Amino acid sequence: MSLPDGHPPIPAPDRIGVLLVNLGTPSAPDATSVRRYLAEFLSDRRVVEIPPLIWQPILRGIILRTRPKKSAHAYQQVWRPDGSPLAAITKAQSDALQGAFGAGNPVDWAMRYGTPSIADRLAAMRSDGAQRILIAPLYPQYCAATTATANDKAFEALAGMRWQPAIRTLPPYHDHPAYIAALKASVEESLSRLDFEPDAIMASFHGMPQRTLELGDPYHCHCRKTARLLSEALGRELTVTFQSRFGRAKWLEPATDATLAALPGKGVKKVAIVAPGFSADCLETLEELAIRGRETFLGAGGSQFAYLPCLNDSSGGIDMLRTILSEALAGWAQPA
Ligand SMILES: C=CC1=C(C)c2cc3[nH]c(cc4nc(cc5[nH]c(cc1n2)c(C)c5CCC(=O)O)C(CCC(=O)O)=C4C)c(C)c3C=C
Ligand SMILES: [Fe+2]
Ligand SMILES: [Fe+2]
Repeated sequence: MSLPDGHPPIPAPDRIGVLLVNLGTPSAPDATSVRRYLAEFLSDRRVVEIPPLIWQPILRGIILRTRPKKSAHAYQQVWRPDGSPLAAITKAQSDALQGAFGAGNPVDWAMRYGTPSIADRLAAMRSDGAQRILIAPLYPQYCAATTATANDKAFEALAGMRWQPAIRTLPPYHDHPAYIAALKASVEESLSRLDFEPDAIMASFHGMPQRTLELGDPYHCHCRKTARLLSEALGRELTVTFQSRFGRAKWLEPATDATLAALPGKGVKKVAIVAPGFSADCLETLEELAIRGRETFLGAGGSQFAYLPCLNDSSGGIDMLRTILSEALAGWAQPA
């Protein structure tokens, strides 16, 4: 049957899309690109909850004049031939999951800040015929500054669509048995490759302002629960810390850097550190933990330090994503 004159083409029916979303990263490791990225990121009111009239002059007048050069230097130390680790790994995860939810059902990836944007990738999926889309912010622990803002951005894009796809969002998976099992296997595999037995294993999560916990954000509880379950699965104690403090407010404690500096004085000379809250290695793990964390620990009298990688696109990490995404697609798509 042909369409009446002037009728727009009807998208091919019934595809089910999965859009992996991560935080975002500069397009290049130089101060100009980092400034553009930080301006967008740090203007998000879900991230910095200070009224814009007060915050924007501080951001534009101080932070964006000083931080981009320092951060660009940090990015240069971890940049890969295929770009920023966060973007390259998220793309690899998306590629590895292609076809996992049924032939013809697309898996794609987007970033909350910068490119590829959530709006672009959602529009592309929609015009390729996806009438049902799972938005999957890849944050195991729910946080308004990460999960909620990714979903906000997706719904902002939907607000401009006449014919919206049906939408689901991926719930937090901080206590999902498949996630804990994948972390356990990954940590054990990484530990088995070390040429030393660590005195302590640290689990470092990205920090948040303490105030967000008091306001009811479940992030802190989710991190603690992940750490407890992982510790039980490993059958050994984990030292839980929070990293990447930003600004002057009080952040969640104990801080990763202060803990690394204090442990050797308490007789802990060999340490392994894992970052279970990051689904992909990025600046915060590869530079802040693996480079600067090592310097801090060894400089304080530690003798051995190991950074254990994130799940990334390892086979265990991809199997875990396939499981939790399939569950979120229940009734929509059967696993391939
Ligand atoms: C995993 C969860 C994350 C939470 C929670 C989070 C909160 C948060 N972050 C900042 C400030 C910065 N974070 C930066 C980088 C960064 N943060 C996360 C994840 C979480 N952030 C990731 C994955 C990354 C890495 C990006 C990359 O390109 O590799 C940065 C930028 C780098 C820098 O200049 O140091 C800032 C700034 C705040 C303020 C915040 C919560 C309030
Ligand atoms: Fe961050
Ligand atoms: Fe950092």
